[in-house]
Formats: sequence, structure tokens, C-alpha cells
Amino acid sequence: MTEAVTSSAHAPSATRQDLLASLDPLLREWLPRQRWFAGKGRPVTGFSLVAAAEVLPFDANLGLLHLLVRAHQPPAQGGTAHPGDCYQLLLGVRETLPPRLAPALIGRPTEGPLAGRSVYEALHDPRPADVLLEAIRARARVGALRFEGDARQEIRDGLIPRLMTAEQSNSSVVYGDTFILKLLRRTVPGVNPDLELPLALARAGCARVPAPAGWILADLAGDTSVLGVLQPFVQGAADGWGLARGELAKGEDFSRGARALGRATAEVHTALAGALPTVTLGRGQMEVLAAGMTERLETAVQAVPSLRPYAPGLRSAFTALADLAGEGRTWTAQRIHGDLHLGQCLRSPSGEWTLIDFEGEPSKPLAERRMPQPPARDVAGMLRSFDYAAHSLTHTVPGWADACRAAYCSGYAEVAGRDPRTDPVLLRAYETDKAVYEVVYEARHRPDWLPVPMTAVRRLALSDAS
Ligand SMILES: Nc1ncnc2c1ncn2[C@@H]1O[C@H](COP(=O)(O)OP(=O)(O)O)[C@@H](O)[C@H]1O
Ligand SMILES: O=P(O)(O)O[C@H]1O[C@H](CO)[C@@H](O[C@H]2O[C@H](CO)[C@@H](O)[C@H](O)[C@H]2O)[C@H](O)[C@H]1O
Repeated sequence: MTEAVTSSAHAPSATRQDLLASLDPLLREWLPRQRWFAGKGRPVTGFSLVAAAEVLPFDANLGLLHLLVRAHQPPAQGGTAHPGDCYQLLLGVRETLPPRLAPALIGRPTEGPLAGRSVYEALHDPRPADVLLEAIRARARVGALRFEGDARQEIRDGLIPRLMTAEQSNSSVVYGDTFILKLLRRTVPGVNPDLELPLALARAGCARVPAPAGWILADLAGDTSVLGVLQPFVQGAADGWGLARGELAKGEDFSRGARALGRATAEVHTALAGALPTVTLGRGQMEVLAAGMTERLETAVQAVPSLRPYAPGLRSAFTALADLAGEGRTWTAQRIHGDLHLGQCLRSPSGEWTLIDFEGEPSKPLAERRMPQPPARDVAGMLRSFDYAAHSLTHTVPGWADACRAAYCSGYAEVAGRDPRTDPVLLRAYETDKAVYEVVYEARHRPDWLPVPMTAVRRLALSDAS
């Protein structure tokens, strides 16, 4: 198997174009239906091939084709022209598809090099999924693909792969409940925080984040893109979102869990501040930050008109922050998680919290996601999440979210030595920014959920941190 993954390379360009031409009609239909497709609502007008590698050359009724494909789409309304997002596709190729893989079928090309064969989503199939882990173990190189790993973590063979079925922005395969490989679907060249930050935390000895055991890179035109990260699987873990809602559904308090989560968040922040550069943000930078929040609000109001009546109140959260900066206040910024919510926190059966998914907001450029930011941004994300949990159930317990929010901040303060609530203007600005983001997110992806962030919008528009 190792031999197979190391022996192939880029297909010659004429063949690559044939390959893409034969897949084009299938992908036009299939790609926009995927949960992780970022360009929903705009037609795909064509594809170009960024890279192609036969990770498993077609033989004995099975092949694994690795493609990086750019999907061309017209710009979003009011947006500027864009070369199109690049997606990572792992395509299985078989002469005949066994019935168990029927749901994974993408289609059967009618012409070109794959004519008459079944092309399917390879991650559903244990055999090609196994080849990826083998390639990491073997530190293989296939065309532009580079499979690497941490020599100190043993990856034993024989781990049975299964594709995660959870709603995700990417795709993950669990190997024998020992490792989990996340394959990033929308790929961008450059250092990806989903690998960068867990590696930095592992080096700093922070055990709150699973230490990367392997990773998959692509070297393209002088730039490297991160395509996948393999991490230890937290066995028997439950995520904070399910746990918090479970307690609330039973009428139970979740403040002990929230306090422990606050401590875990502060541990990660402290480790990141020690491992990577921190900067001081003064008037200029904070005014830019507040202006960015205001701009996002204006865009959100255009996209979701029901925000309009609350816009002045929401805007005041951002002007209050700019005013404070104008008075000479400074803030320390550092690398943070960037998209922290209850769903990114896993509790092991022994009660330890782990934080996952350091990708940041995937829709933002890498440079922006990698910028140091005040840690209050992550704290605000978690505070929003407790509020989300409280409003996502039909019956609620009065004061439940407030108790969680207070406990989380207290736990954070116990470790960090500073309570996020002592900076209410910054916290309100970040909470408001997040709630506005959530309104747009829900309007686009889960319209039934829109009332949840809208409740917060009404509260935040009326609140005053001073
Ligand atoms: N190390 C891990 N151990 C156990 N489960 C994990 C681990 N990492 C991720 N998961 C599970 O996989 C899901 C998706 O992972 P995540 O990194 O959030 O992917 P995405 O960016 O695609 O949303 C998580 O919600 C969690 O249930
Ligand atoms: O997990 P992702 O990185 O894909 O984050 C996106 O989807 C989240 C929903 O799955 C969304 O989070 C919002 O809903 C959560 C409950 O489902 C809640 O815990 C969060 O607090 C709330 O923001 C997230 O905003 C979005 O970026």
C-alpha cells in the first residue's frame, strides 16, 4: 500500500484537462450540495484543476484520486470578482460500486479517462481512507502532496476508519477511535491556524488541545497549503453544546461545567500568549477594529433587513469601543481560537475539557485569522454560546444562561488572573459583533434558528456597558 501511494505523480497536463472535462458535469451537480461548499446560492460556471494526484493508482477495481479544484462562480451581490474557491476532493474510482457505497456515488463519467467507472466520495470507503493514514505513517510524497507527522506519536496500523457523520465545515475520518483526520475542504495557501496553533500549544506543553500527530500539505507554485490534520481522538467525549443543552433540558444548572470551561479557555490563552507574539493595540488599531465591526453590521443589515430597527443600538457598542480607545486605553492582543463556541469544546469521560477546531472563521482570509486579537473575542464567543443554548430549547430555566456566563468568567479569571467582565465595553462590542455574524449565518444556513441570535440582538441593542 505504501508503495502505491509513493509511486504516482502529477498527471500530464493534457490528461489532467481530459480528467477535469469528464468530471465537470458531475461536479457541477454534486459540489454545490455539499455542506462544506462555501459558495451556496451562486451557480458554478466552471472548474479549473489546481492539482491532481493518484494517491492510489487505479488497479484491481479501486483508485484514489486527489484533486484540488477551483470552482468558478459569479461574485456575490455587491462583491468583487474572485478567482473562485479551491476545494479538496478525494475521489474513489471503481469499476463497480458495492451497494454499501451507493450513497457515496458522485456519478459515472460518460467520456474521458474515467468513462464508465463509478466516481464516489472516497472517505466513505475504509480502503482509500486507510491509504491516507498509511501515507502519513510512511511520510509519503505524491505529486504536490506531502504527508508528514510527529515522530514521537506512534500511529499503529490496523486502525479501522469511519467517516464522521456530524454536520461539519470540513470532513473528518476517525481511525479506530484513536486518531481523527480532518480534511480541510476549502483550501488556501499559507500557514493554517488549525495546524499552527495546536502545534504551538503542543510544543508549549498545553494538554488542552490534542497535539497534531500528522498533517497533509500541498506544495503549489511556491506556496504550501494545509490539507489535513491528524490528532488524537478524545474517546467517549461529549461536546459542550450537547452537554449544556442536556442539563438545561433536565432543568439542571451547568455552572460547574461552565466554570471548568472558563479555566480551560484561560489555560489555552495563557499558553498561546507565551508561545506566540503578543502586541499592544492602541487608538489607531482599536478604531480600525471598531470600524470593521460597524462595517460588518452595515453589510448584515443589507442582508437581513430585520436587523435594521436595532442598528443604532448595536452601532453604539462599537462607537463606545472607539471612544474608549480615543481616551488612550490600550489592549493586549495575542493569538486566540477565533471561533470559540460550545460545539468546539469536548469533555472527556474523566471531566477534562479539550478545545478543538482552531481554523478560525473559514470565510475570512488567513492573514486576518492569524492576527493577534484581544482574548475577549473568544470569551464573547462562549458567552454567546451559553445564550444560544438557553434560547434553543422551547422551555428554559430563568437565569440559566446568566449563571453559566458568570461561572465561565469566574473560571477564566481564576487562571488568567483577570476577569473579562472588568472590560465591559470590549466584551459588549465583541458579543454584538458575534451576534450580528450569527444573524447572517443563521439567515443563510438555518433560517429556523434566526430567532436565537435575534433575541440577543434585541438585548444588546438596548444594553449599555458603561
Ligand atoms: N480530537 C477529537 N476527539 C474527538 N472528537 C473530535 C476531535 N476533533 C474533532 N472531533 C469531533 O469532530 C467534529 C468536527 O470537528 P471540527 O474540528 O469542529 O471540524 P469542522 O471544522 O469541520 O467543523 C467535532 O464537533 C467533534 O465532535
Ligand atoms: O462550527 P463551525 O466552525 O462550522 O461554526 C459555524 O456553525 C456554528 C453552528 O454549527 C455556528 O454556531 C452557532 O450555533 C451554535 C449551536 O449550533 C452555538 O453553539 C454557537 O454559539 C453559535 O454561534 C457558528 O457561529 C458558525 O461559525
